Amino acid sequence: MKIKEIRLHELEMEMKNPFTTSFGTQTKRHITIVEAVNTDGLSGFGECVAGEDPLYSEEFMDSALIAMNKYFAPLIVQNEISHPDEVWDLFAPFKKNNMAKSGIEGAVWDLYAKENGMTLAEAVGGGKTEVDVGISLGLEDTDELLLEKIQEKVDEGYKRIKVKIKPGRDVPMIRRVRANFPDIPLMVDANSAYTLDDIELLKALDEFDLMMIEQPLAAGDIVDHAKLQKELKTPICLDESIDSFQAAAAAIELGSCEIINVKVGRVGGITQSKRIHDLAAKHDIPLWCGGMLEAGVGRLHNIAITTLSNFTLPGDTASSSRYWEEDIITPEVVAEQGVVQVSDKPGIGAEVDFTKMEKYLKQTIIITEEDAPDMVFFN
Ligand SMILES: O=C(O)CCC(=O)C1=CC=C[C@@H](O)[C@@H]1C(=O)O
Ligand SMILES: [Mg+2]
Repeated sequence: MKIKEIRLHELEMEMKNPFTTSFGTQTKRHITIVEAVNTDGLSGFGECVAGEDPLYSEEFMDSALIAMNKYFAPLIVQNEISHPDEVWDLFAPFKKNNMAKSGIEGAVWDLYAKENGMTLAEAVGGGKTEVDVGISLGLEDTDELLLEKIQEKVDEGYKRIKVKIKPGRDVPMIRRVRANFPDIPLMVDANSAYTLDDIELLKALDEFDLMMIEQPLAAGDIVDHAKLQKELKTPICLDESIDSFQAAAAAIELGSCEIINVKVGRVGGITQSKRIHDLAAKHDIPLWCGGMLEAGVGRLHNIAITTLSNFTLPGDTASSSRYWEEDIITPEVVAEQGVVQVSDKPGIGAEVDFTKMEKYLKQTIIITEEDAPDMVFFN
C-alpha cells in the first residue's frame, strides 16, 4: 500500500454527560481522527484516544499530536507498507507513545481492509458477527443517583455494569448496589486508587460476587497485583498496567490478574492487541475491550478487535448516544439489549461524516511525503 497523505483532524467534543472517576470529572473529549489517504484517494480512519491530561497514562492529546505529526505520520508517508502488521516495527525506534502510534496504525488498518474489500473485523482475523456490550458508569454524588443510573442501564439491556470506585466511595456503596441488584453481572474499577495497605478493604469486596476488580493498584504495577490476587477470591483485571505485550506476558507469568482489559490505544494498536490476545488465549486468560470514551471511529475499531475469539467478556462499546448528542459516523453505533451488530461493510463499516465532524473541528494538520521531515536517528 502507498499512503500519500496523513490528515490529523483535531476535534473537541462536548460529552453528553460528565464522567467522574478517581482521576476527576471530565466534560469534554479532545480527540484526533487520523485519515490515511492512498494514491487512489481512498481514505482509512483511526482515532487517537489519549486523554486531555496525563492522568490515565503518561500520554495526553497535545503530546500525542506532536508525536503523530513529527514522527509517526512522516514514517507512514515515506515508506511503502505491504501489511499493517509492519507499522509497529516501523515505529519501533521511537519508545512508547502507544496511543499516538495506535491512532496512525488504526487508519492504516482501515485503509488496508478497504483496499482489500474486507471488513476490519475480517482483516484482524475476527469471526463474530455481533458482540456483547457492557457499560462503564462514572462516580455519582450520591448512592441514590448511582442506583438510578444502574437501573436505567439494566433496563437498556447492557450485559454488565461497571462502577467506578475510589477511597471513601467503595465498600458501603457497592454493598448498597448489590442489595438493590442481587443478580446483575457487576464489576468495579478503581483506576489505580489503592495500595497494598488497603488489602483488608479490597478483600471486603469479595463478599459481593463481582465479576472482577479492575486496576486496584498503581498504574504499571505487576508485582503488588500478583500479591493481591493471591489474597482475593475475586479476579483482578488489569487495565493501566498492561501497556505492552511484555507487560501482559509478565502479568500472566506472575499471576497478577485473571482477566485483561485490552485497550487498543494503550497497547500500541491492533497488531499488539492481537499478540496479547493470542498469548492470553494460550493461558486461558479471558479478555474484554475497554473504552476510552471514544468517538465513533475508535468505537468501531474496538468492535472489530472484539470479534476475536478470546474476547469472551462484554466490552465498553456502548451506543454512540451514551456519549454524544451526535457522533461523527453514519450510521452511529447502536447497542440493542446489550448486543452490537458488526457491520458487513468494508473497513470500519461506517462513513465518517465530515459535515458532523466540522462542528467539532479545531484544525486539520496534513502530512505529505514532500513536506514530511526526513527521519534522523541520533545514534
Ligand atoms: O465507556 C468507556 O469508553 C469507558 C470509560 C472508562 O471507564 C474509562 C475511560 C477512560 C479512562 C478511564 O477513566 C476509564 C477506564 O479506566 O476504563
Ligand atoms: Mg479501567
